[in-house]
Amino acid sequence: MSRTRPSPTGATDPTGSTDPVVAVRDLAVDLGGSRILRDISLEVHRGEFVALLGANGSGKSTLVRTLIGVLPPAAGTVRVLGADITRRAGVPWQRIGYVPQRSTATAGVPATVVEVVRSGLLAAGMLRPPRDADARVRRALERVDLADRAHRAVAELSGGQQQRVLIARALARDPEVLLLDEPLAGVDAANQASFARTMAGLREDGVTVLVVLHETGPLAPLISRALVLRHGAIVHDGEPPPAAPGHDHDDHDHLHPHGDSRDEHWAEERAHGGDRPTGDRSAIRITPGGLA
Ligand SMILES: Nc1ncnc2c1ncn2[C@@H]1O[C@H](COP(=O)(O)OP(=O)(O)OP(=O)(O)O)[C@@H](O)[C@H]1O
Repeated sequence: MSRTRPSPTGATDPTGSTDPVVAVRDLAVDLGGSRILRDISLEVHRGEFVALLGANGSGKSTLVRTLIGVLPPAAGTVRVLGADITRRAGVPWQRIGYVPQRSTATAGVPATVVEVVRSGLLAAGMLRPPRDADARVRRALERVDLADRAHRAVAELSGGQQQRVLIARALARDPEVLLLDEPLAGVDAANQASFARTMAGLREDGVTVLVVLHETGPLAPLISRALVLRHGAIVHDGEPPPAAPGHDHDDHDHLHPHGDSRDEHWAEERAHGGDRPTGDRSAIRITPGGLA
């Protein structure tokens, strides 16, 4: 099943290419002897902001981990920024940012914020960070509103702040494509609002974003396209779900349990061919200053 679509912006990469940033063809992935992803074909173009939705266990993380070369395809091809992701040597890793799920990445890390962010600059095969490392780290921390915590131990920060440190680590590379796995999970309203501001800035800069979400929450106005997975296959590729009223309010705590979110219900409805729930996307706007 091919899902080819033109670039929404006609934007080119620094080499002048209009090739898709992500191009997946007939992908299958097996884990533990079971087929987890099947018949996945999709293209993501420069500047798109794509939400990857679906119920628990539908294969969202597996797809993202395949896109960054952690999991090998059982069938099909995966190209990111023009490179075959399975041929590790040829992949431009420094142009790809990845933010893993927080719980698996920061537990027990005895390092300062600066050290963690700086580690994002160590590309494969490189022992030393680039010359402008300090400036990049500073810029990345400013982008996630953590410049004032630079020399604190990561373990002393709140969960939501630790998540923002991981985002800064990915942003220190100035990536052209950023993949994030459930960045909103368990994050309070203030940290979600900060995260949404960071993402709005990236979208304005034309960074291509693919983000795994259980609910779109404060990111709803930024999302240009939704992919919905069900049992390892794409069952919807197109219009994102409507913004849920109340998710743009600072006092909304966003701590819905997994499997019970509004967008997950919407994703399930799409999978079954049901109608969209009503909602007013026009209630939230992107303004030059961020979210309104
Ligand atoms: N290492 C593994 N071995 C066997 N099965 C696995 C492995 N990792 C994941 N799975 C299975 O693959 C399926 C997809 O898991 P995945 O984590 O990609 O789903 P998900 O959509 O990201 O779920 P969640 O929303 O709960 O994070 C699940 O059924 C899971 O149990």
